[in-house]
Amino acid sequence: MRIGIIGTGAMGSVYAGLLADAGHDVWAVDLWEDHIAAIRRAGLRVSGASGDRIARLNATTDAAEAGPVDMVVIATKADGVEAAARSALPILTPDTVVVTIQNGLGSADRVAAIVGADRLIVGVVGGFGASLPGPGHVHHNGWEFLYLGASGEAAADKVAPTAELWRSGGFSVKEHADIASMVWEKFICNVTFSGTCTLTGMTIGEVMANEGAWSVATACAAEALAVARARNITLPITDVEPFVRAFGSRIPNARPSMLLDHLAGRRSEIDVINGAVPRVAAESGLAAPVNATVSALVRARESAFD
Ligand SMILES: NC(=O)C1=CN([C@@H]2O[C@H](COP(=O)(O)OP(=O)(O)OC[C@H]3O[C@@H](n4cnc5c(N)ncnc54)[C@H](OP(=O)(O)O)[C@@H]3O)[C@@H](O)[C@H]2O)C=CC1
Ligand SMILES: CC(C)(CO)C(=O)C(=O)O
Repeated sequence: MRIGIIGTGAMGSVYAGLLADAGHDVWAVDLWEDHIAAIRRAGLRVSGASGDRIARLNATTDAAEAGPVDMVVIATKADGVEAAARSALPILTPDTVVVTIQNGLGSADRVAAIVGADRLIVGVVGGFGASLPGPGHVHHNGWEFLYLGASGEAAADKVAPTAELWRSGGFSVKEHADIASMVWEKFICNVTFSGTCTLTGMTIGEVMANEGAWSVATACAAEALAVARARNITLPITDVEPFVRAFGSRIPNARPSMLLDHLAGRRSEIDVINGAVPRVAAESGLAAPVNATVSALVRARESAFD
């Protein structure tokens, strides 16, 4: 299959490298010129949980260069999805499936408005802990799951073939019929760890082992779960603490991408993760003071980045 990955940062590079290694004709598209030049020159090194390999693939800073593709994957951060979706328009055919994979709330709606809900599959990934040690090299600590679900009824028949395509790259894929449940299950995990790890500088395991940090993290999670319940979102969670502890226990050494952004002096996805909780809570007449405080503090640190 011909595949365009728009945003080949940490996660997009894992997708691009493993799908290319499975024999697909993959185009990596990113704004980071040194990374693209390195992939063109020497291939993309993917190291970590999936092994250590050099994948050979095409790379460009201009999506249009890829030509028509069967699948586009939008793998930017949340604030980049609209520009990425617009840049993909020239390479879409009537049959192209678009998969958008971001943490937090709201990205899928913004992508659907540009490419159309009838071709859009929403993805949620967990347990990867991916980062870029340098241009042309991605490392990932795990590759636990990729959930896929149709953004609208019309895309429902595209989920199974898209899942098969990802499985060919070795990804562990689960097809979901209820995307609200799928997105919120991961959202609650991010809300638990993203803000707390970022403010403390701790790994996921260190937050779980620290009484004070864990009390803040689980209070963030409890607020998000209360909002999900108020919105009648079905979740496989009875007790929030054991649920988020089980998630964190699988990747204790990981630093959430929000913390990695802070360490690199980049603005994070705080507005769509902890910052989204008070916003959606208010729609249901609820308050989320712990997430409001955590996100205010994260934003305060980010104000020094400009
Ligand atoms: N890293 C991880 O382990 C995990 C990440 N996630 C989620 O996955 C998503 C992606 O995260 P991650 O891979 O870490 O992010 P990165 O910041 O590492 O990668 C995003 C890349 O997209 C590029 N980009 C932005 N806009 C465009 C555009 N219009 N066209 C082409 N490229 C563009 C960025 O370039 P530039 O930097 O120049 O803007 C950057 O290289 C996020 O929502 C994150 O929360 C989920 C699970 C785990
Ligand atoms: C919580 C974690 C580490 C799990 O994949 C993640 O989603 C992130 O890095 O943003």
